[in-house]
Amino acid sequence: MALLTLADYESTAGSLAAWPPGVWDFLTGGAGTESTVTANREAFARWRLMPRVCVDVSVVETSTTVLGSDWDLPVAFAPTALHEVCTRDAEAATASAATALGVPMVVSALSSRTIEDIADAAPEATLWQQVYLFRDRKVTASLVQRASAAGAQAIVVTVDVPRPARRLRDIRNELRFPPHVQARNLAASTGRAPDVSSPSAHTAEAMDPSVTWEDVQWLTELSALPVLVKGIQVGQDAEHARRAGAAGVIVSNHGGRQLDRARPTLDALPEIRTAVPSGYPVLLDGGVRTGAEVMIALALGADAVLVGRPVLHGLAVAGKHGAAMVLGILRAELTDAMAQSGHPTLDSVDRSAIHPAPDPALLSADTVPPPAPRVLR
Ligand SMILES: Cc1cc2nc3c(=O)[nH]c(=O)nc-3n(C[C@H](O)[C@H](O)[C@H](O)COP(=O)(O)O)c2cc1C
Ligand SMILES: CCCCCCC(=O)C(=O)O
Repeated sequence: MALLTLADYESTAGSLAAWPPGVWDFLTGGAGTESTVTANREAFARWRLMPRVCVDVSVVETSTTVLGSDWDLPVAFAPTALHEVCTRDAEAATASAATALGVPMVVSALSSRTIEDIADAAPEATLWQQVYLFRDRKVTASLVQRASAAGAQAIVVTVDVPRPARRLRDIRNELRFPPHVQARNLAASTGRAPDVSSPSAHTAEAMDPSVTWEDVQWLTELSALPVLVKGIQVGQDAEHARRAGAAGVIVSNHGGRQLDRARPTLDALPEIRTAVPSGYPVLLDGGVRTGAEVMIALALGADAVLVGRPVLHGLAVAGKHGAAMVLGILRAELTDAMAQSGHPTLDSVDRSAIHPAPDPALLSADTVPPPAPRVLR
């Protein structure tokens, strides 16, 4: 079967026989009932595009500029841990794919390769380094310093992991990663290989539940690199991040993997966009799976989006080629959606480009109001 959509890649990746026990569930799953994983996707279904016609779309330009750097698409690779579980070349493969598509890759603090090895493998890649405010701040500072030396162009600090989430699939599966899967990037900053065989145990040990905006401010002053705060879900927190010195925010609920019942990121986006000054970078992740959905996120105020799980599906199906194909599909879909809706460039994609879809609940037969009772005279 031809793989034409990100959903095709997901189903093909899910049917691979090579997954170690529990690992597919780890990639796919979320916290608690996984209501937020589902809600992130459903939020996109509540919007429709408003096509304009008789606009010259003979040339469609998907490029954009974020934090002063040019991207070929308004899409980046979200930070996701341990790409070694998907493909032998791990993050070296991902960085090659990002380079081929002209988009940035956010390297996880828990990547299976060091930032130095990733930069060596893909010298043209635009790399951002994701960090946590670990209990041991020296580890955070070391990751920032090494990323800067390796040529990373920004730091992303993830602030939505105060403690391990209740990921029921992982608990039921008693998830343990195989021993060859290692968080080498982190190990290079701690000086010893952290035990990541149990994600939950590692998170409890390493993450600091006492993080406040003062710690974020400390991070923004640590290096000359711009810092984006990932995990922002309400407008006031976006403003806190900006005041702490962040160069931008990423609207994210960690792909529904931390707080079950958190609202979908797309629903949070307009509030966050209006809480910060115009021109302040606002990125979004969570559930983006088609080019039309990239447009919807941009219309609601995002400067760009990030994709998480689909990149892992591409890596698992066909290594670096698979990750590049996933992004290539998003590029083809976005180009088509822009052309079909009369938007030759991304500048014109604003709130007028979309329309709320009718609420399916209001259309269902059960909810059609009964006729008014006849008045008997
Ligand atoms: C397997 C997996 C590992 C992840 N690891 C990290 C991580 O190391 N750091 C981080 O900030 N976010 C991590 N995330 C969250 C992603 O960066 C992103 O917020 C989320 O995947 C976006 O949703 P999507 O998968 O629906 O695109 C991870 C997500 C998944 C699925
Ligand atoms: C300790 C290795 C697993 C990291 C878990 C990362 C993850 O699942 C997430 O951030 O989500």
